[in-house]
Amino acid sequence: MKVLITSNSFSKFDETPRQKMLDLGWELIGNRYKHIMNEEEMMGEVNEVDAIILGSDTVSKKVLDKANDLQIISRYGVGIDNIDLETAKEKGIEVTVTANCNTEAVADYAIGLMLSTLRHICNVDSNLKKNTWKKETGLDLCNKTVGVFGLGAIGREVVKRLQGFNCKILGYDKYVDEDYCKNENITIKEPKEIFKEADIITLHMPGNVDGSYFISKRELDMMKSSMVIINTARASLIDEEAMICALKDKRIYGYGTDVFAEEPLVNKEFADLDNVVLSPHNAAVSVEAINKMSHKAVDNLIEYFKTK
Ligand SMILES: NC(=O)c1ccc[n+]([C@@H]2O[C@H](COP(=O)([O-])OP(=O)(O)OC[C@H]3O[C@@H](n4cnc5c(N)ncnc54)[C@H](O)[C@@H]3O)[C@@H](O)[C@H]2O)c1
Ligand SMILES: O=C(O)[C@H](O)COP(=O)(O)O
Repeated sequence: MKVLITSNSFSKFDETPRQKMLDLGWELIGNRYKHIMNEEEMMGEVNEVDAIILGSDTVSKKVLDKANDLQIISRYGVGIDNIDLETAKEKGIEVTVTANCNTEAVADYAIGLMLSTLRHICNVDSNLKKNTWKKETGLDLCNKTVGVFGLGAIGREVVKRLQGFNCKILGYDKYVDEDYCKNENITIKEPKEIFKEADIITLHMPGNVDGSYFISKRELDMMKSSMVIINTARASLIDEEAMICALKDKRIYGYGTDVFAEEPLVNKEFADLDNVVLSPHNAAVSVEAINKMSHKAVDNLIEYFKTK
């Protein structure tokens, strides 16, 4: 068994997951590149590989066509928009995720980005580090109306936290669980209504893979000028160019984001804006989440090969 590990944080704080595979006699090959691999690099690594423990690197059709021995992709994380699922299915390649392992880490982080964006915490911090004592007035989170898009694992943890801030929750999910929403006092609404009514929007649904945007200029134009948008989901949900225009024109109040259209690159125009908080796809990487994801990614492989 040959396993390609592309994620750099896998087994970083706990050797057990890596050791479990070594004890089984599996050969482990790592990401020599120490960055998100491009298609060519992935194509060069997947030959004779039986399994991949996959980070954010893209597994395209071309990559899968080179991976003749590949049986399973164990995604170290939950987003699978970086995998050509159709081709994987055609080739009978199993895809698993580390469900519920980074849920709390990302929910905490979404609230952190929300507070930082509303209260300009990153701006005042960087000013003070340059010896500039400058107060910046912001907006409260408590008592606000928050639109939560995607009421799955992370969305639900975010809802729990927002309830502690006495927020009114408007919710949207493509496969909505009405009982859950009723129990949690979440008002289910169509996206358009939420765009108009909410003070804050936070995204917790999968990324779009068809090139369409969930939020583009049309949606941004519907929002209050005091709107704060938080994105710890995927950049493909938002038209970045339209977002930058809206932020420049102060059409909305702020944007806190962990995700970008061309990771690891960041659109340079963001850097000139003081109403954004930028984070390098960092929401999932708490020590606790890394440990849970590392164990689960390996257990998913072991479970799969047990049945073979
Ligand atoms: N920034 C990060 O590091 C980070 C970490 C983990 C997850 N994520 C992103 O967050 C997303 C959510 O993660 P999760 O663990 O909560 O996943 P999940 O599968 O538990 O929840 C996703 C929810 O979105 C809903 N949904 C699916 N398609 C939708 C659509 N078109 N419109 C509205 N809702 C839709 C589903 O019904 C589900 O309830 C992931 O897909 C991933 O892209 C990012
Ligand atoms: O989908 C996820 O779980 C997160 O985006 C974290 O994974 P990544 O940083 O490896 O993309």
